[in-house]
Amino acid sequence: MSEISTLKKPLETAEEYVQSLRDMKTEIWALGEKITGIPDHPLFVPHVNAVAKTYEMPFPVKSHLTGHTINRFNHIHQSTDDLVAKVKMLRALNQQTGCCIQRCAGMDALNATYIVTYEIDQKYGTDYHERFKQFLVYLQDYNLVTIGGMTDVKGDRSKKADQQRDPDLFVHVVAEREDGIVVRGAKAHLTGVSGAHELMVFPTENMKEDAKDYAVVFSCPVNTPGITYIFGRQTNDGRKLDTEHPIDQGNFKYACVGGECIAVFDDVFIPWKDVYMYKEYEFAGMFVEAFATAHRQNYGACKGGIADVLLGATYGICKVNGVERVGHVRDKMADMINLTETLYAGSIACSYEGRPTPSGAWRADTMLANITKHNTTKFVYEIDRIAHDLVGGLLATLPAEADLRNPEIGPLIERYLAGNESMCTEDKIRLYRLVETLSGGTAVVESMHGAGSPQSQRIMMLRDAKLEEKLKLAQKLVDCEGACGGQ
Ligand SMILES: Cc1cc2nc3c(=O)[nH]c(=O)nc-3n(C[C@H](O)[C@H](O)[C@H](O)COP(=O)(O)OP(=O)(O)OC[C@H]3O[C@@H](n4cnc5c(N)ncnc54)[C@H](O)[C@@H]3O)c2cc1C
Repeated sequence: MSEISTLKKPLETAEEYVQSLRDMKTEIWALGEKITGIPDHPLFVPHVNAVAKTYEMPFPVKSHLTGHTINRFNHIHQSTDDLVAKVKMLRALNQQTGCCIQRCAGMDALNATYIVTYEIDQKYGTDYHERFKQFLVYLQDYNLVTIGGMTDVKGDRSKKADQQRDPDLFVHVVAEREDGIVVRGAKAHLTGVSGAHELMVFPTENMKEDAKDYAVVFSCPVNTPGITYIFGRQTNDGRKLDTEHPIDQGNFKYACVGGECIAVFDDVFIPWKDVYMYKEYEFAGMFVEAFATAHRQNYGACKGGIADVLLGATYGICKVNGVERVGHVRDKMADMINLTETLYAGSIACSYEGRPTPSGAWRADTMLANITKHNTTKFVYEIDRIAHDLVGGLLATLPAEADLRNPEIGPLIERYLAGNESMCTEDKIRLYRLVETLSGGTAVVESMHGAGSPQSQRIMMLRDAKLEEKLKLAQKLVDCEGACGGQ
């Protein structure tokens, strides 16, 4: 596999991790500028901090390939215990950061690639699986961060990859060389570029033979020449640039969501050693399903962790406002708990119902993983709605930190926005801003579309629900077959 030239030794600490990003010099366009020095730029520092948490608070596990102790984000699940440990890790990390941890799409892409390369090799006698294992061991031993690029920009959604007006709206191979392939196109919504070393790219939909040039899976260092990253605007991201007034950002240490980019591939060369599927179009659908199942498994845990923080902040505001013991407030907090724990129960359940694949890697139960993600598209909105109800209108009308710091009007804010003695005004304001960022625009949309829109889960639910078998169950109970003679 292609090694990152600036990386001289395995990363052990969060400081070494951040330095490794500095050394890579990845560039990202944001707010009309090409930004270098990503890990030290205020737009990206909080996102990098969130990933750095996975180095400060590692969840070690033994690699099944080498026996070395590795970070669980680079692990291939070997049992239901591993699947359960995965979601417990996500909840714990999201509780600590209140932010998308940005490594799960990469972890899920690694597991999906492991599963599918094994199957392709079985059919075609190719060596994708061995190739991929070399890459995996490199990631594991150097303790690197990988992100996952699945979602193409897609253009006209009613058309498949090879039917688009512009052939580059899905990433595809435009040239084959002796030493590798050349890819072109664009991926959307790519989480975690600012904190990543490596990128896995894979198809977004199942494919037929005509689309075989789009059936490609590969890895590359994020700073590979020819890739242009364009950062998405987030709700209130201008506040990140006001570094003297961090409170206004809400979650100023760790940001909100992962920080997403469009990644444009302008004839990017990928050596064969980094290619794990090429033209085996009939495996694109298997890849999508393996990745989607693994990714949907996560949502009750990661969003559960964030909901824990939101509940805590909401409770704190209710306390300082003196309403935390009021009946309807307790009822609504109980609803927040119920929704959060139901989400988490889904992640736990699909993990315990996981099964081994022919590759030896374990994957979560597809139906329950889809249910988990589908619940997330609704429950997070409801949890946020209750939080907005309980904290009151100050959530929308709170003055800026600059006003709080102003010697003339600051004391007015201190006095007139004070609650009871359980908290000072400034701390109350900090919690309000946290609620704002955890439950505001960008963060909520991730619950809807991250890991696929709700319809994509409904399609899988209906496919796997075995409706005809369920009809038979019903008919058997009421003797339908006997009564009609099967006609
Ligand atoms: C915060 C965030 C982080 C993300 N991170 C990543 C990431 O790291 N990596 C990654 O690969 N992706 C990532 N995604 C992308 C995510 O998987 C997609 O947003 C999701 O799959 C929906 O795709 P879309 O945004 O193109 O919306 P669309 O597909 O355009 O969906 C919009 C609506 O159109 C409907 N629709 C679309 N196509 C059809 C069709 N053919 N027939 C009928 N209805 C259709 C959908 O069901 C939906 O209701 C992220 C998204 C968000 C919001």
